[in-house]
Amino acid sequence: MGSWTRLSAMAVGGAGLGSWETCEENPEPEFYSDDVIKSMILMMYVAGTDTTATTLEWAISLLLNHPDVLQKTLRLYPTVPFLLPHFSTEDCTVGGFQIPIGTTLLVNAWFMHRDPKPWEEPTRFKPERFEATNGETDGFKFVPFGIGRRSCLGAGMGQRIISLTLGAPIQCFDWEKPGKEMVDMNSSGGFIMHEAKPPEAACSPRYSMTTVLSEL
Ligand code: HEM
Repeated sequence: MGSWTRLSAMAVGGAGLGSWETCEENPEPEFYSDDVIKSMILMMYVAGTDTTATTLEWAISLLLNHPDVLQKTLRLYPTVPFLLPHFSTEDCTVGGFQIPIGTTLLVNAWFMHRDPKPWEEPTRFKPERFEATNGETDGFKFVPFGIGRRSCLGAGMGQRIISLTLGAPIQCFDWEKPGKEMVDMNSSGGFIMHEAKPPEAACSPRYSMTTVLSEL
């Protein structure tokens, strides 16, 4: 495979900022104008907040529909379904296809995660699938954070935020759907895949946690 560069930071900053490797490519301080610094900070916020919050939203909905299970969200609902656009900086071959220089390539992670060839019963919510892999990428079939040198640099942080943010409310409260209907799991279109209708939930403090909660 040839070398790739990222388009998104250029779109964000409008300053021709390629991405994080810019620091190595441009060690001169003059390169770091206010626009370049602002676009780098903005990129961290854009990449790090909506992705994590949206994954949490999907996980909470799955928990409400399946109170006994807690995983699988990133396979069924990858929040960046086409990853980020990649751009070929030289002629190369991807999966047997000849890609000319200057081509924009999108990776359909949503489809890969529901492809019946590598996944048995792809749409079934079966968290035990990941027991053997310890939640890792399992080759190239599970790529919610992309893969390789341009994959998500906040993957570890994102997963820790999700575990912590989900863990505390689950430990302290009992959760249930307000009615009998299943939570609507339809998604909106868009670069970040949100839920079409945000979930509603009712919670009450667990008896064993009332002392802890009353001291907060
Ligand atoms: C659940 C949360 C998150 C998800 C699902 C997610 C997903 C992704 C995906 C799919 C990509 C593109 C990979 C590719 O195209 O190959 C990406 C890139 C990136 N992510 Fe995340 N992300 C998350 C959290 C975060 C956090 C917390 C940060 C920073 C604190 C972050 C920073 C970045 C950056 C800077 C890039 C661009 C990397 C590059 O261009 O080399 N992400 N993320």
